[in-house]
Amino acid sequence: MDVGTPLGPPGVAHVNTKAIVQLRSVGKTYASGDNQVAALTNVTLDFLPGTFTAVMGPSGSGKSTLLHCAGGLACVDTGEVVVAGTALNGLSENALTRLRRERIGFVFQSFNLVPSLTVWQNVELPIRLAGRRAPQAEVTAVLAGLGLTDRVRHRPDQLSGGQQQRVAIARALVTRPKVLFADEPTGALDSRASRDVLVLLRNMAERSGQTIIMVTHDPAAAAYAGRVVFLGDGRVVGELLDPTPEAVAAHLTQLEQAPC
Ligand SMILES: Nc1ncnc2c1ncn2[C@@H]1O[C@H](COP(=O)(O)OP(=O)(O)OP(=O)(O)O)[C@@H](O)[C@H]1O
Repeated sequence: MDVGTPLGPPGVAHVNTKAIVQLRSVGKTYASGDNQVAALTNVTLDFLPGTFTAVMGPSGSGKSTLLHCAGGLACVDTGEVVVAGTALNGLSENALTRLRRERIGFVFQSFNLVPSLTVWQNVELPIRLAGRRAPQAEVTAVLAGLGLTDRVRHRPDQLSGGQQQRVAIARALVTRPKVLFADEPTGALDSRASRDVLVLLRNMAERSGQTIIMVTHDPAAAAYAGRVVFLGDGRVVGELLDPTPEAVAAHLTQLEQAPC
């Protein structure tokens, strides 16, 4: 069985200045009643342009927090996040919003489409929200790339789950972001629609040089990525390159059985 290529000792990530997303010694703590929950502790990771990375780990291990901190949706308490050469620490809310709008795309498990708008209108929405007129050719191209040309006048409730997720991806891509963050993008899809979305994400990284960072619980989904980063208790506890579903599942099982 091919168990993938393990990288270095757990928790030790090397520094790469070409990275499009960099996390340096990131820590994030939440207040929970009288207690503090350390959601991320000393996380150092690099994500290179044109790579597709899956983030995995047991429930509560900090996956969504990592995505939110790396995507500027949440502030870190300690350490630093740099996206496309811009350090997020200390950016004003306006500058952060602009950076998210221009450099970053987000896709979530719940597609978050606007039900009253057509496919076309949903996809052009981020450009309109930025106060610009959506270039017709741009919207046409991104919809064609996602196989949605014959659905442009449909509303979300007239589409399958897989089609709705493709619209959400088209909407995230229309601004040509450097990085796409996807939180469980296939969580609500059946296996065939999941495969279509995952192949699409992989192709986007390989052919368009987009950087994709995806949280998933599913070893089969993670195996579409070129690299899997494992979190445990808010720390990086391992990585695999060229993962197979079996290698990912074995790694996860190990993590879940690890003594505390
Ligand atoms: N807003 C919040 N307030 C308090 N604690 C939080 C908050 N968000 C997350 N946490 C806690 O931080 C830790 C990490 O949560 P996070 O959602 O990042 O984990 P996860 O790995 O994405 O979990 P899951 O796989 O269940 O979605 C958990 O202990 C969680 O309870």
